[in-house]
Amino acid sequence: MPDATPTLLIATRESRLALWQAEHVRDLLRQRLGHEVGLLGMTTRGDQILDRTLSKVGGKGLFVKELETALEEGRAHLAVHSLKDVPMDLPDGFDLACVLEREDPRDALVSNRYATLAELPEGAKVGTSSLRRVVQLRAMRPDLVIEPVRGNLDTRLRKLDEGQFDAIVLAAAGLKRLGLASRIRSVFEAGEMIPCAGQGALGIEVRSDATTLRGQLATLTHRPTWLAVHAERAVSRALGGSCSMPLAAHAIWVGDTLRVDVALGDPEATDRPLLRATVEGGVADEAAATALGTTAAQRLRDQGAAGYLPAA
Ligand SMILES: NCc1[nH]cc(CCC(=O)O)c1CC(=O)O
Repeated sequence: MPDATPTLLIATRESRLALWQAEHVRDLLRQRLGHEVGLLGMTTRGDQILDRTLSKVGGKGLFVKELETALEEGRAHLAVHSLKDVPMDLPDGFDLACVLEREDPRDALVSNRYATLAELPEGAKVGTSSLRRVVQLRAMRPDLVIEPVRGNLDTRLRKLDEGQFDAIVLAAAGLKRLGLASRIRSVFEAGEMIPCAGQGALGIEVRSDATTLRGQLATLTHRPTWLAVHAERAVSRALGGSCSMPLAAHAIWVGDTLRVDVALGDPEATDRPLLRATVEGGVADEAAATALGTTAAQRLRDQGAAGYLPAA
């Protein structure tokens, strides 16, 4: 007898974090929408080159393309992503159907010897491959020696434990999701080390023509997170950005007002100041969120952002 409930398949990367996220969405779809759900694990180009300099091979969408192909070919129905790895503009035929309530968006300091950034001795070696973290760390502690650390979360922690670094900086959300919160020695306040657009949020992508599924997923969206990430992503879009740029954009609700903090640095030129701006406003819909993000980007342009960006 044919199965009456169609099984939904989730395309996911196979890192421990990606699988956690896909399983989390699978459980939600079962509980809240009553679906039968399975996972389709995949390797993306981003996973294959994790050991190399992602930002130098053009990071845009490296972790999502294969998943989109699976949707296109009907091998899966939805793809779950860390929103910060999702390009600002999805290819034609795909939509972000849902954004779940954000986990802690902040960055965390992980170290076996030092509890805070301030405690790190002069010239300490800090691992991060994010240009956004590099420029903000340098603004706070120009003496630190910042070096790349690649690989998935477990690999990075192993490199720290082997003594290759005095500390590393990672997203708190990923550590918490994997039950590694005890590794966090301190978190950076979001106004001090501004997170990347979409950090800590999960996005669900579907084919634009999957109208029924889109409607169902939309009911799972956490509206305050949805509006905040629209503002953040508008900042990146306005500056031609991806998560591989030295650009930070974080939106936070202060009562009924959305506050957007942004920063842009130049990782090559240490003599250039970190540019920062904050804008805030009432935001009732996506258009208003996008407009607020675009204004924040303009504040950076007013301070000379163009000189910091690679020539288009
Ligand atoms: N760029 C990699 C990446 N993509 C998503 C997360 C985990 C946290 C999140 O969902 O923002 C991480 C790890 C990190 O930046 O430390």
